[in-house]
Amino acid sequence: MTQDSICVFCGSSPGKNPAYIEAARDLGEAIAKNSWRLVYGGGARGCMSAVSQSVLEQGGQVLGVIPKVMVNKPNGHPGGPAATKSQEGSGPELLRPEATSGTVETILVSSMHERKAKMAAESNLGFVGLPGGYGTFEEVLEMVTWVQLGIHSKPMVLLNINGFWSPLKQQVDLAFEEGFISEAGRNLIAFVDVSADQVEGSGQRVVEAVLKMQEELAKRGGGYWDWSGKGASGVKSKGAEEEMPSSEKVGNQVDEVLAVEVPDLTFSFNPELPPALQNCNLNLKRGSRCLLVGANGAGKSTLLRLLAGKRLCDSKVRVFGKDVFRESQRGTTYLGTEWAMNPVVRSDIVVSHFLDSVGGYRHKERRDKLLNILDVDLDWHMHAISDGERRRVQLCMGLMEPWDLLLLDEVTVDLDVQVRADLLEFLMNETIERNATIIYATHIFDGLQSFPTHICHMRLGTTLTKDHISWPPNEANQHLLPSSPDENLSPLLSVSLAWLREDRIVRQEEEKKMGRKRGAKLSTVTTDSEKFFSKYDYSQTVTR
Ligand SMILES: Nc1ncnc2c1ncn2[C@@H]1O[C@H](COP(=O)(O)OP(=O)(O)OP(=O)(O)O)[C@@H](O)[C@H]1O
Repeated sequence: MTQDSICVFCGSSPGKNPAYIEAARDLGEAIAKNSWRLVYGGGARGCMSAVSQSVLEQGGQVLGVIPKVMVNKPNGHPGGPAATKSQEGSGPELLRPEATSGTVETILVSSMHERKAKMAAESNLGFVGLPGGYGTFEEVLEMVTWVQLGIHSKPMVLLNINGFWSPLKQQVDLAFEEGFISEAGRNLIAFVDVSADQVEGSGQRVVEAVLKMQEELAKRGGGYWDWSGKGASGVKSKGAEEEMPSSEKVGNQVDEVLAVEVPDLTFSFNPELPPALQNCNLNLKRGSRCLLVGANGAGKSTLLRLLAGKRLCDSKVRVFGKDVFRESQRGTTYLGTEWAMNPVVRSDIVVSHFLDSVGGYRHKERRDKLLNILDVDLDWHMHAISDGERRRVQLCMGLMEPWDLLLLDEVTVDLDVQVRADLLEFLMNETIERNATIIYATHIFDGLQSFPTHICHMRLGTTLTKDHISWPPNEANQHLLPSSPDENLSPLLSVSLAWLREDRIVRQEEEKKMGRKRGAKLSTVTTDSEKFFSKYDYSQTVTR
């Protein structure tokens, strides 16, 4: 789901002046009223929670991006399976998404660098800085540096409450006077001056400053360097703007840009573990419907999550020509099973409010079509429906905004057969009518025979062919499929079953080389745990 998004950098402490929290709340209100999504550092205290809680109370959408190490004990932060809170900062404010009608999504990242890159990528509108400490200073200045370098062209607006940011303003002026910052560079930060006793309405002034600065930056025409990778040296030549192709020319080239490009991707969750993905290749044109086929643990979900930009990976992976992690992926929708685990979607929210809170009112026609296909009752309460019904709401929510790339990870598994068939028909039409692209990982092949245009076989973290296989198979790739199909099964199920049988044999051989074996272990030695549990076998006292 994509929505216009603004990133707010601020302290995870409340600060000494109550005006800081008040201003953060006023800004949150303005963000939600403008139907913008808030992207923030994911903290559950101080100014961070004030701005996010305020967006949520207005029924808005919040995305928190937080390094794993900062997510810990239960109480407040929505990052973990149970609510968890951030270790940083202190103060009385706690994030309580369950008490609001808004929605929170949290992305866990490995490092502060990843956090910053992700926050930047998710925020198409720009950045706002509220008072904060070193972390806030660093984030504000790096995002401004990126404008100067030409990495992005997004506004930075600082809410200057009681002169908090005035020393920075003076520093910028001094650097300009001393010849370190150019005249144009001097204007890369907009300051909105507010006195502590007149905070009300300052959020809307910030919103207006962001919009104004966007217009100014659009006239400015980029930064020092060309980061597109197209220029040989990367240095922007004089008059580079004039050399840029016109939008009509770009329009003609659109079909040449692949929807998905995965060249030799290798990825590890942890440097000490073997890679979860190794030498994966996948190239898909717009309009493709690609089925990922592979056993449990083959790497399908990992690949989909990387394509959704949920984890930092090799920067050669592209979706519509863009770096999946560092550049905003507007138009990509990822639907995975983990959504249903989020406590917010199991709280007492009425479905109609829930859908409107993520922009349902903006896509009324599509929303209504999906409500009919998925047979959803707008009066359902999210905490009082079945898993399959909750899944239908998720699908309606995820699909109502038009997407260019849809990444589906097993989310049709709990739908009844009729709803699943109608949904698949809807998805097929979307790819035909709108030239949209789908990658679908599933273990259920029933009714899928005519769905894919391509299939991709994954085994032990790798794709088995350099390129996907067209489906139904053509002469050129027939030899890549198992040779003796089972006539009793549909061709797709027959191919998949043969692949999975082969995969198991290969996997067993690989595991044998490493001295590992699944299934029952034959051993004559009694382990310590066996001895212990035979003495204290509580199952004997438990009523089953
Ligand atoms: N968070 C994680 N940390 C470490 N390893 C992981 C993590 N998540 C997955 N893996 C490993 O990565 C490999 C690929 O997992 P992945 O979830 O992508 O498989 P999959 O093909 O989607 O499986 P399934 O069909 O069961 O959903 C597995 O070996 C798994 O153990």
